[in-house]
Amino acid sequence: MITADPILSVTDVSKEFDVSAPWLNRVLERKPRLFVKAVNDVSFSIPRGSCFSIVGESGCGKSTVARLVTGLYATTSGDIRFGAGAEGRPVRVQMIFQDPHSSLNPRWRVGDIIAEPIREMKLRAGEDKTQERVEDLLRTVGLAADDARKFPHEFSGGQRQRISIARALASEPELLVCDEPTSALDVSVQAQILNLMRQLQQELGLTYLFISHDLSVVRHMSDTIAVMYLGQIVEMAPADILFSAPRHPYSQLLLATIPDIHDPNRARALQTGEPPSPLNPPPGCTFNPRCPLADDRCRSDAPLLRTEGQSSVRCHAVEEGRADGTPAGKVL
Ligand SMILES: Nc1ncnc2c1ncn2[C@@H]1O[C@H](COP(=O)(O)OP(=O)(O)OP(=O)(O)O)[C@@H](O)[C@H]1O
Repeated sequence: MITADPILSVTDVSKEFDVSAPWLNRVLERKPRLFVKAVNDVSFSIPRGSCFSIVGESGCGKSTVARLVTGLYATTSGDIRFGAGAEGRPVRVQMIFQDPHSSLNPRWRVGDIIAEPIREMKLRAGEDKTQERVEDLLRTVGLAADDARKFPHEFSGGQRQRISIARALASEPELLVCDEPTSALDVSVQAQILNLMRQLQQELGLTYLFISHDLSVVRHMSDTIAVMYLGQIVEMAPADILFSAPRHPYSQLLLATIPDIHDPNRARALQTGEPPSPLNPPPGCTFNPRCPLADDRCRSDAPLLRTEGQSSVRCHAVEEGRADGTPAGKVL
């Protein structure tokens, strides 16, 4: 059940990485220090029990947001707060990664991989109870209790992702941060894992922060979708609204590049233009070099994220009423 109380509130969060050359080279070659603004003033909140997804091309800052939320990175500025109220309260957060092969210790039996957080957090009293819990978790993710004795290499990619999910669930999280959890899998296996994740969300009342470069993956998972471009959220809306009436030209481009089984050439024809480098973003709206609606204002002034009804959009053309009705096929 989705409740109004947010499990996570991210406010004006930015993250810069120092990508300067080593100090001595900089001095000798008179090079300035260089910073990449991977995440630029991002704000969103996730109601408990819902799925919030972030989509965008490689390099837009999605994974950095996931790592900031899980505490793997510290923010450069802004605030990340768990739970409701001014103080917030501890929320158990777990992360599921893209590649289950590298996130599971190959030398450990699956039972020990899943039992580790249970033992570490002393969530069950006694080894018998821990084993029982491991077997329950394996069954919960669609594997057999006997699988506890096997090693990760004895499983397929999809099964390994099920093991990662069981391991993540072992510490009884409330919020699961899923960074491209199905991107390494075949399309049919992808659908099975997404179905499992949806089912688990309902049964266990989980909240998801779901990261993907592929809008079609998040379509049936998400309550709300944020589209990111070069470190910023450019559109944020309930999933059904984003799919039926995307407003930002970049959201329209992403939607148009979802492969169409009736017209397989369409996606390829539209996939022109590369995102600019976050090391040297263009002035004005960062999407302007790829945008068919860009005018002089877009090339000089950065647009703000403006909220209207249930959606927020960062675009001068939308604000000025120049974007409405732009057919997705016209974008690049
Ligand atoms: N540890 C780091 N040090 C320096 N730059 C980084 C670091 N992590 C990310 N970046 C840079 O920050 C930007 C955003 O990267 P991020 O990995 O968050 O994007 P992404 O949308 O998740 O892409 P991908 O799907 O390829 O991981 C990129 O330009 C990337 O090169």
